[in-house]
Amino acid sequence: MLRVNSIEKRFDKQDVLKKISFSLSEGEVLAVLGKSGCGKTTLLKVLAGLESQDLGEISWDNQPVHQLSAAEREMVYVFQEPMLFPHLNVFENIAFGLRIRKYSETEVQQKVDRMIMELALEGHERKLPSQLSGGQKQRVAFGRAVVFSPRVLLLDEPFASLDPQTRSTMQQVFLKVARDYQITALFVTHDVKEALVIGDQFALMEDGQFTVYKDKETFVKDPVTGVQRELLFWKEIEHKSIEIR
Ligand SMILES: Nc1ncnc2c1ncn2[C@@H]1O[C@H](COP(=O)(O)OP(=O)(O)OP(=O)(O)O)[C@@H](O)[C@H]1O
Repeated sequence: MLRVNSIEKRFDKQDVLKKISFSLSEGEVLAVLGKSGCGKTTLLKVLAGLESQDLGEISWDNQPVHQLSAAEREMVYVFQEPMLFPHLNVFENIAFGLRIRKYSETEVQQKVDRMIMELALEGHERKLPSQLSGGQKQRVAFGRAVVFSPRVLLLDEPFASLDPQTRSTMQQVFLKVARDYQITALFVTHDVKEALVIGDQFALMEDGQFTVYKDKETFVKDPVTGVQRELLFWKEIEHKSIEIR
């Protein structure tokens, strides 16, 4: 289990993370809804070990991890824009984390082949990133992060730059892989519908503060999240388009 206890972070005179606490069980996905500038990226970077907190503790299965380096923590940050090695093909990009961890060639083949199948990337194994579409690149970035079974995946609006249809396909791909690989993840998004589709647990981040909801219903009904308002808006649009037809 991931436990985050009273994390605080200040840049200059700005309190960006204000006593953030939550826990996340193995195999669960916590969807974090937050507007631009609320501190989402800073939180993910602190968890990944790419940025240090000023105060607070992070532990995994009751062992503190906040003093470990990013590599030792095994909490992997997936960027909004897929960051692939341009000179490596799809297979080798996905294999990268396995090779640096010295997995045998047989294991690399098995694990990468399975991941390529899960992500429906068969036939693209030998392509370079420059030869892929945006959605395919994001699949490769995602596969590379998941293939060596990190403790926690930290996803920073991973589908924000995709068109709506590709985004919706990627959400389904994520759900399937999350189930098959028992992924534990923090999934940050500013998209209400995406949060509802992706999450097992739900949180709202606002101005450096973090609220975890006890269930989906409470998250939807809290006027502060704006979820119900947005869902009503979409329902009205749907009715109007039916009337027009
Ligand atoms: N290295 C830094 N130095 C100074 N201020 C920073 C630094 N990184 C972030 N901030 C500030 O902290 C606040 C939160 O930034 P952060 O990138 O975490 O926001 P965010 O919620 O991820 O926003 P977005 O969705 O727009 O990326 C912002 O006001 C930003 O200016």
